[in-house]
Amino acid sequence: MSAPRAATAPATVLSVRDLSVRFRMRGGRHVAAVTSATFDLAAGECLALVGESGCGKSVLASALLGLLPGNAQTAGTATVDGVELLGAGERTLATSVRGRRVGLVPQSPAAHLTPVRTVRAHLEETLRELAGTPRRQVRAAAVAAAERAAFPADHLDRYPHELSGGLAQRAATALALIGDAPLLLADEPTTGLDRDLVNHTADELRRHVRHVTDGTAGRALLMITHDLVAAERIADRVAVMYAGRIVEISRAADFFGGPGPRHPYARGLLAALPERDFVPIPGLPPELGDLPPGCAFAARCDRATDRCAGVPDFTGGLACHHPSPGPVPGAAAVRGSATHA
Ligand SMILES: Nc1ncnc2c1ncn2[C@@H]1O[C@H](COP(=O)(O)OP(=O)(O)OP(=O)(O)O)[C@@H](O)[C@H]1O
Ligand code: NI
Repeated sequence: MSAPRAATAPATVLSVRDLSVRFRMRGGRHVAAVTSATFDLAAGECLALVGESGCGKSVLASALLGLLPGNAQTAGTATVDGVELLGAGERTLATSVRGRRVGLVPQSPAAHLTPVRTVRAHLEETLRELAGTPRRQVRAAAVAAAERAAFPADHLDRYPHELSGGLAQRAATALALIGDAPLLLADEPTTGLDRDLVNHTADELRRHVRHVTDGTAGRALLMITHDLVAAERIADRVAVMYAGRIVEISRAADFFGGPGPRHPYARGLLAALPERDFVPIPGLPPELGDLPPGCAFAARCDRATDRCAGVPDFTGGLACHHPSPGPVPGAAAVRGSATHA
């Protein structure tokens, strides 16, 4: 069943402008982990952030959570629900950002949970902390919180090591949902899971984004992954990151459908999939501590010319001097109605 089209555009939950993160290293060197990232994310929307290992995805997520290490320098802005995240003090981050405005679905849920405490204890503590649930209601609230993430009530008294990967994921998701944060951030939520569980986890996350219980448009989800199959299953839009920069943001229907992405790197990522051409992109990404001038992908790109000696601007969702032709105007609306039907 397709969702009815909203009469008004859904509210912007996350707004990132020119976000850059550099790490200061010994000897005056620096690592440009994220450079000039700009994107918005609306309620009810899932954006998949994809790209090869080490391209800066997790650093971007850490910046949004205020969890960067001490040697990080940031520039730009990132607001969630009206609160500026960059430069926010630890107190603001602790009392009004983490868990309350940004819920984190962690990369390895089992490691994120405290080994000596049961799932019930985790849920009850988070309920008291984030939701201020009174003591006599906390037991019932924990059961309800577990149910929300399809975590079985008869496993509530288990310890993290007694959970399967899928159940640990659900426990972590239940915790991430407790603060009713408008933005959910999931960093590699499907790593290490088999394909069935990947699909299941993706569908569950999707449900938490779309879930319309009170007439609101739901949450926004930023899902970091290098699993394009999971991204296709869940995302409304796809942002492709290369060497610290977002090089293309497109509608998932365009990215995975007919015209495909326009940036040669994004096209290469898709072509490398075993389900597609199974042809890897030649070469390796550059070191973020030693980026070439100009387009960082030029050395691996079969479309590169002299123009690529200059960094391409990010305009219209694309940063490339020689993109492939875009989708045919007018065809988008037809294709769009078929997504997530
Ligand atoms: N504290 C730090 N000091 C210096 N460099 C760092 C620090 N943390 C991360 N980096 C560097 O920043 C770059 C981006 O790392 P990041 O973890 O964001 O990659 P990623 O895209 O999430 O990769 P993966 O898919 O493997 O998780 C890497 O080159 C990494 O070495
Ligand atoms: Ni990462």
